[in-house]
Amino acid sequence: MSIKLGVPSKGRLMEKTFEWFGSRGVALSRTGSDREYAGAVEGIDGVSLVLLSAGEIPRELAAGRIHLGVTGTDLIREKLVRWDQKVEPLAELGFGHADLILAVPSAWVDVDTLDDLDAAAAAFRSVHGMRMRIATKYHRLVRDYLRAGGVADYRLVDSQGATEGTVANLTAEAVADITSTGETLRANHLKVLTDAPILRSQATLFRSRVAEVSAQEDETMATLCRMLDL
Ligand SMILES: Nc1ncnc2c1ncn2[C@@H]1O[C@H](COP(=O)(O)OP(=O)(O)OP(=O)(O)O)[C@@H](O)[C@H]1O
Ligand SMILES: O=P(O)(O)OC[C@H]1O[C@H](OP(=O)(O)OP(=O)(O)O)[C@H](O)[C@@H]1O
Repeated sequence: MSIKLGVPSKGRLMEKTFEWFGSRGVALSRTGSDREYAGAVEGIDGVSLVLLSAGEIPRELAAGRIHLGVTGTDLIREKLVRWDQKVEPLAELGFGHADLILAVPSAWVDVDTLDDLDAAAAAFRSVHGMRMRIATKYHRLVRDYLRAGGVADYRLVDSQGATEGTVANLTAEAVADITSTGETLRANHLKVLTDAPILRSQATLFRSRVAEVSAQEDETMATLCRMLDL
């Protein structure tokens, strides 16, 4: 059997992950046609590549179906309850930086901080007779953050993509989403609250704490960790 390494199957996250491993002597590649999700590992024996959606890597690590996985810290913390009991971060990879933030319409001139948002939420409820809606796919992280910040008068609306568009579409009053350049927020006339972000995320290599490892796999893992300077 081999050590299973889960890596994002497409886009910049996949390319940068391949570069990161490649520069350490572990060559990862996709094999077959452009659309076939098969991969190869060269430079070390006993490691197999599993190409997965970045969003599924946390669950695969927590189920022990892969031994190692690269994904964003945001996805690990959102998708795994008590994440630190299930996975161990081995290395921050220095790319895929993004902040999980709360943003409101730029036209809300009185709202710049979480305290302002709390006041606006209470006012919104008394004027509109319903709770202010915050669109996000990060339900757990946003709830925990707002609870800690003392904001209670809101309702989360699920948005799995194009979240910044929900305000113009009148399905939410505010959003909580990942941003890196801030361009998507600006283009959608939204501004970030000035408080610290909900989470600063980057691509990280995680080890499953639950995946079973044979003696031979344990040796392979040690060799791999040496090659990766871990
Ligand atoms: N604009 C961005 N800049 C940098 N990193 C980003 C950006 N948007 C998302 N990310 C990061 O990339 C990772 C993957 O995000 P995403 O949610 O798009 O993956 P996914 O759910 O696997 O996508 P898909 O379902 O399309 O395969 C996350 O950790 C996220 O923080
Ligand atoms: O700050 P920026 O550099 O503008 O990047 C932020 C955008 O990138 C991500 O979206 P993605 O492209 O992954 O699509 P999604 O909306 O489907 O999640 C994120 O959800 C933001 O929408």
